[in-house]
Amino acid sequence: MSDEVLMHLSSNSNPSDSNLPIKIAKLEARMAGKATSSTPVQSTSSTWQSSSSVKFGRPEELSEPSTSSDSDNDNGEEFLIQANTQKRQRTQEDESKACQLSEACCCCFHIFIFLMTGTTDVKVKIAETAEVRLTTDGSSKSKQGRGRGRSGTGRGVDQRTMIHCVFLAVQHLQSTSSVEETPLLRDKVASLEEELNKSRQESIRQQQLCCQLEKELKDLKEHDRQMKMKRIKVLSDLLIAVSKAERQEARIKTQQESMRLGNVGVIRAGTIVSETWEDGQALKDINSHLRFLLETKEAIERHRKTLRKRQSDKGDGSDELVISEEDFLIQDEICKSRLASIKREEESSMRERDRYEVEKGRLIREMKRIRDEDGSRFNSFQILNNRYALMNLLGKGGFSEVYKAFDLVDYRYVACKLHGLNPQWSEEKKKSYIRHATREYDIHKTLVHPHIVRLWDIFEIDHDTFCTVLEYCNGKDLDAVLKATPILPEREARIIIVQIFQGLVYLNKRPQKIIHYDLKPGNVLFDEVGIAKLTDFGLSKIVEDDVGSQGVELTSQGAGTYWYLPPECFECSKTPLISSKVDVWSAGVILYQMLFGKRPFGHDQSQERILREATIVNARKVEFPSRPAVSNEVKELIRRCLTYNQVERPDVLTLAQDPYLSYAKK
Ligand SMILES: Nc1ncnc2c1ncn2[C@@H]1O[C@H](COP(=O)(O)OP(=O)(O)OP(=O)(O)O)[C@@H](O)[C@H]1O
Repeated sequence: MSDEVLMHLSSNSNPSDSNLPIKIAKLEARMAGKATSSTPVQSTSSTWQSSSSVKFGRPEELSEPSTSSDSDNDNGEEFLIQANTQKRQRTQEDESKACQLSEACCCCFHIFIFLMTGTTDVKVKIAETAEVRLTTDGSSKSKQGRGRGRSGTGRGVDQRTMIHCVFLAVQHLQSTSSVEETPLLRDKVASLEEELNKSRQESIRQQQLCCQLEKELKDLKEHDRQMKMKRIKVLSDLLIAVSKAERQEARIKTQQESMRLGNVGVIRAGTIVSETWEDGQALKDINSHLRFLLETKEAIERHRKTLRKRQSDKGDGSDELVISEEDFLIQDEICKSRLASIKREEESSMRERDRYEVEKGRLIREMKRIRDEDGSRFNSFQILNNRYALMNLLGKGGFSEVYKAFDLVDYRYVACKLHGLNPQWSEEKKKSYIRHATREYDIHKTLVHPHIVRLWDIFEIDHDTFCTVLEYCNGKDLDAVLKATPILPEREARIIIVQIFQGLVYLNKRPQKIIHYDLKPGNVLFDEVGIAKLTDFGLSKIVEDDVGSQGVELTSQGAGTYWYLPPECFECSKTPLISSKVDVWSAGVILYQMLFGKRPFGHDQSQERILREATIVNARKVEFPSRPAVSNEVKELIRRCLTYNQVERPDVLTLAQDPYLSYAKK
């Protein structure tokens, strides 16, 4: 089939051809015996358009076209119109068929070219041809579509049209392929088949390779898993060995220390058994030496008295033991010198005894720790959550045990805080505890700052126990530091309070400010290089934005450690409103304690007595001891922190501006 033919068919079949009505009109006129020249195109068109409203005669009359040429005859005209209309319908049907055929041919041609050349724009043409057909013949397709209950202009028609075109094209190809085309096509098919075979083989090869790789991957994963298990085993064995050695060393040391410093003894009084402390040899020795010095001192004082008496009696001559003035002076000087020497010895022994007392305190804490460790259900080096290898107990709090542990995933030491719910507790109490701990976790997990202990993880161990995983702080806590050395040099105290305030500033610059509420030396930890970090957010309060400067309601009144809490926390008449100024007061107490070795208010009082005697409620003014001498700047800072009236006391951000807390060069 030539292009020309196709073009011809295509152009003839185009229903949008504007000359078509004229051609039809001419044809109709000729058939009706009318001169084409005398019939305006427009009038023919309007007659055709109004044909539906025309009254028709009998059907047999309709089939008999009139031969009359009289254009003025109405009946004849009616028949003429009917005949023309029927003809036009037939012509339209013919045109439509021609159109379809033309499109099919067009499609066939494009598909044929595509098959022969593989040119993609021809493929596009096929699609376009189908598309044109769809749009030009849209109404009839639409009707067909509706007849089948589907949208006539949808994709389905498009595809159906395409398939139809391809079908026609193939039919056409089958019918029109010339003898010369067949070998060409056969070659093409053969080469395509060859390619297909090759592709199939390649696909099989790739599949085999894929299987092989999958197997290798599986083996590698298994190997990796085994290696990981081995690594964990080796690592945990090592950790256990180290922990065991540390435990043994700690127990041996404690035994030796307790010989020197003392031990816990048991006293029975009837059926009541109580524990008491018995000093060790070193303390006994130092105490007896101090007693000896005291006795010596008293003896010397007695001797001096006698000398004075003998010297004063010399006038009456009654006593033979009267001494001369010079002898008296010499003897007295000997006594004074001896007393001074005893005093020095006494002071040194007292210092030594204080040191022993500190060591004794440490020993008692260590003994308690060992006892807690021995009694703990987590003391057998368990691996928690397949990740945290427990080592030794660091300490025990009110409701928790803190273990040093090793994180087998991130390869670092951590502190695992095991929160145990007492099985005897009521469900209500358990719920309250979990709520409290969850709150602490929710607050703490968002805090990322060098002066705040990080909270890494939380997980449940069993129904009554869960664990929080904290950054491990290798150093002591400030409480232990102050027990070992109750007074710190001002320089050391300053750098600690600066770090505490840096942590507090961070808590107060967040979108949701946080009041720590439980700042005390035990909640300031040190890492191995001595960086101070705040911990324990169990009593913390979140300050919502809308509370403004008034503060938040203190709903947990009674909690906390009273030495470190400001007067507003003891307000009884109404629910106190608190703010970050609570932490400012606590920081002031800590700073005072570091400098003077005691707390400014109620140092020797128990918690219960502080409450009963309203010690803090009456803590209106802070007094400074004369020794050790400290700078006026630090005294002023403490005064500001311990401002009695909450309204007048500066908040964290204001106080952090104090020049004493800045190391920037002026
Ligand atoms: N992140 C940590 N790194 C190292 N030691 C820690 C860490 N957290 C706590 N400890 C130590 O574990 C011990 C117990 O801590 P915990 O917070 O349970 O006790 P507490 O604060 O004395 O008690 P409570 O929480 O009931 O007030 C303390 O000696 C503390 O120094």
